[in-house]
Amino acid sequence: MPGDILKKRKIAVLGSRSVGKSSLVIQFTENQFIESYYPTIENSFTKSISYKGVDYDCEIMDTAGQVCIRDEYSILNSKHAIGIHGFVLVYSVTSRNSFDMIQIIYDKIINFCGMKEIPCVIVGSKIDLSQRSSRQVQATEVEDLAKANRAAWIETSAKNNVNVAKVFELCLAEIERKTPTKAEPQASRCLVM
Ligand SMILES: Nc1nc2c(ncn2[C@@H]2O[C@H](COP(=O)(O)OP(=O)(O)OP(=O)(O)O)[C@@H](O)[C@H]2O)c(=O)[nH]1
Repeated sequence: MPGDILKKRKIAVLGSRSVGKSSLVIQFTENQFIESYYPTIENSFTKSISYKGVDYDCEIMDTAGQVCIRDEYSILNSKHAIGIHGFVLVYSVTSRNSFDMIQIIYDKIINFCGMKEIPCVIVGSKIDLSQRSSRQVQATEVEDLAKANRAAWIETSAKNNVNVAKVFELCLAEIERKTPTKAEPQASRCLVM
């Protein structure tokens, strides 16, 4: 049915290693939090999300953590950009380095796709740890970063299930907002040459 095709959305979750990308996605799709750390290679999850009365069939791609700022190729490959409707960029509020990576990853996606802007939510994870004076990134900083890149932002705790569903609602909102017409977003505007 053509209507079904229109509602499919593909979301990529990117960010530094160990910031909580898998935990965010697993809390959202499976309602559980895993305390142990298992580095991700690549994982795909599906979930229906109801947003503004419309059901979206979402595929959420959990990626391997980006390791090194100078390693151009560790940051992105075509799988993380082609056919993706929206991006969730995750840093940990307890890690300044992971926050610094966000602009780098954002710029990589923009360059890779040849677009001026992308539907994107910047996520500050692990706020349950920020009480213990281990916060390294303030909310005002991510607010400024999001404003500069015309992105949405939010702080979350996968552990306590705080704002987890909101991340994906915001991402759908960004996808709809940055889609110029009422037609299907052009998810494949990135071309492989
Ligand atoms: N306290 C707390 N710990 C968290 C939270 N989210 C994730 N963690 C922990 O942080 C560690 C890394 O979490 P992952 O979800 O595996 O991180 P990741 O970004 O997917 O890691 P890579 O696969 O290496 O990219 C794990 O030990 C998690 O239990 C959170 O909201 N609060």
